[in-house]
Amino acid sequence: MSDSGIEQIMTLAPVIPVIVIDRVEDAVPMAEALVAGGLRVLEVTLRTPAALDAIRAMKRVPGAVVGAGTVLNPRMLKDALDAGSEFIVSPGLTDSLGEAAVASGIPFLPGVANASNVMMGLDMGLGSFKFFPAATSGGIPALKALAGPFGGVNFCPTGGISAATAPEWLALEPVRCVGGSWVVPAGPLDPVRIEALAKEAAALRT
Ligand SMILES: O=C(O)C(=O)C[C@H](O)[C@H](O)COP(=O)(O)O
Repeated sequence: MSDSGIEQIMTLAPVIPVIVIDRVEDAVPMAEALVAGGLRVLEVTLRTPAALDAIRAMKRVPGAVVGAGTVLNPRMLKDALDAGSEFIVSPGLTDSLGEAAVASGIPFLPGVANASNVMMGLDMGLGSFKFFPAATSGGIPALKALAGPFGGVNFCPTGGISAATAPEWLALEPVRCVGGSWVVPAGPLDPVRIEALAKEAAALRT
């Protein structure tokens, strides 16, 4: 099973901030605040027009490992690669995206919500998955049940996780990290608040 480095990225911090960025000017101060707080792995969702330029800008911040999220198809994968993304995350897994991502060799964290999704990923040679949407796909009992038949698979649960609930997820054996948007609240950029939230999240490792 080849993981193309995603497993190592998943161990760099207990929480991957899921970032929705509207203003490219915010990218560097946002990334600096997250890294200063101890969260080095940054997922910039390709949901906004500013996202690709934000990835380019954030990569200049020392210590930051910057990836693209919400990668839905091979065209978005190409955009993410062209912007210099160091890993990619998708909410689900399709043949077209999976094949293109594996062929590119980039560390890839596809979303799975059930056993069939995991089996499809394993067939592609993948071994690390985002469990999404974690809270509403059965929560911790569902992930525990999924982990049974898939020994050795790593998970990053994401979706509906907060600072309060993250420790329960991080305590599970196959969970390397969790993803969440709570570290970068919507609204005007507040680097002091982001750094404080990042520090709190970075301390969650069990
Ligand atoms: O955009 C994507 O690719 C996604 O898969 C969705 C995000 O990971 C979740 O929206 C984060 O969930 P919250 O922490 O509950 O806000």
